[in-house]
Amino acid sequence: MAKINFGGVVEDVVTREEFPLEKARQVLANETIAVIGYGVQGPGQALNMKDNGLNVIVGQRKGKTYDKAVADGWVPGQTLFEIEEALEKGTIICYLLSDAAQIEMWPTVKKYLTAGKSLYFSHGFGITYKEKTGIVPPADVDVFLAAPKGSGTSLRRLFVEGKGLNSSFAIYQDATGKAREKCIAMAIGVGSGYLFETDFYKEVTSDLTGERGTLMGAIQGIFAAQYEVLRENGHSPSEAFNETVEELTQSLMPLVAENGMDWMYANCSTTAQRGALDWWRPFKDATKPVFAKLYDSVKTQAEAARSIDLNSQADYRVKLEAELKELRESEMWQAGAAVRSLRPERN
Ligand SMILES: NC(=O)C1=CN([C@@H]2O[C@H](COP(=O)(O)OP(=O)(O)OC[C@H]3O[C@@H](n4cnc5c(N)ncnc54)[C@H](O)[C@@H]3O)[C@@H](O)[C@H]2O)C=CC1
Ligand SMILES: CC(=O)[C@](C)(O)C(=O)O
Ligand SMILES: [Mg+2]
Ligand SMILES: [Mg+2]
Repeated sequence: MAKINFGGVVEDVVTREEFPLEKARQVLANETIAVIGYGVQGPGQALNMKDNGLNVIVGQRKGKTYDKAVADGWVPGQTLFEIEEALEKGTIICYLLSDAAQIEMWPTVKKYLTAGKSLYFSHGFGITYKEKTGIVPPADVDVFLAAPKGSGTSLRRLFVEGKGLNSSFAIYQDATGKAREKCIAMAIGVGSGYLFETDFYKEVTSDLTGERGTLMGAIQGIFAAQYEVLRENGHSPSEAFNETVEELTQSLMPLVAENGMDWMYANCSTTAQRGALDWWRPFKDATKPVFAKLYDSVKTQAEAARSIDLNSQADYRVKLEAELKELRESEMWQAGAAVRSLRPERN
């Protein structure tokens, strides 16, 4: 474990230096890794593990997603199976169905979790909220998670570019005495850059907060707020969109990713630096109460309950798509589509 100073707090981090891919291959050499679910994380993790030389099969119910797996090169009857056949063959079961679907499928999955097998998650949801999900693994299996801190789509794209996302990892149950090394090996195998340790509760509560907050929900909220104020004051859609989203994603956020917020500021005008340094605190003061309310809703399990209730409904995808369509068809994101079409690389 490398000791890394995170702003004055020293944390243990697993890097690929002390746990190289070859070691992961050795640890997993006798495993059949069954990726159950080929939605977003499934493809990214399964393809990366296959390219990393691990023995991977996919379990996916028939339909559009199954067809996608075939198109990705998984071979029916050889590396692609219906879910129960994959569960039978797998020695490490990667439970990558949607969190709501994991509840419905659990009685089936549990039947195939025989002694010594491993149950792998990429989210602490199912285990942490076991009173709601019913997901209680048998005592004689290993249970652990590796949670890529990003979309499965990015996990695969970065892997193909020779890069990787960071992942958290956690051990919930170690029946064999080898859960930790298998978990870390899996995290390296799916394409993680470095690993930070957590537990199932902290993973799910931080993740539910992040996706409702700065990673997805709050971002849309502040984009919409600024866009509307600019439009209400007579700015054109293109000017409002460029000043709210396009400049951030194309110019400034990549600078933050490269070398931090102060460096991005320093690469802007002194006029902008003065203003940003004057205004970030009022925005923090205005939004911190909302983040506190969000975290409370996560902590009281209200967010988990809402997610389970709504995403367990038969038409959950139809309803999600209807709300995504509303976003897509909003003036701001319609203006965005036009701006994206004008990007120089598109010509
Ligand atoms: N989407 C992402 O990039 C990330 C997801 N995760 C976690 O990874 C796990 C998988 O997430 P996603 O790939 O987003 O899942 P998803 O929502 O894309 O669903 C995965 C698969 O579940 C299948 N499925 C849905 N309902 C089913 C049912 N009733 N019976 C059988 N199969 C069903 C679908 O066919 C789909 O292929 C979840 O625990 C999630 O929290 C973690 C990090 C990022
Ligand atoms: C991509 C990711 O990490 C999320 C936002 O937590 C998720 O997709 O659940
Ligand atoms: Mg996440
Ligand atoms: Mg999440």
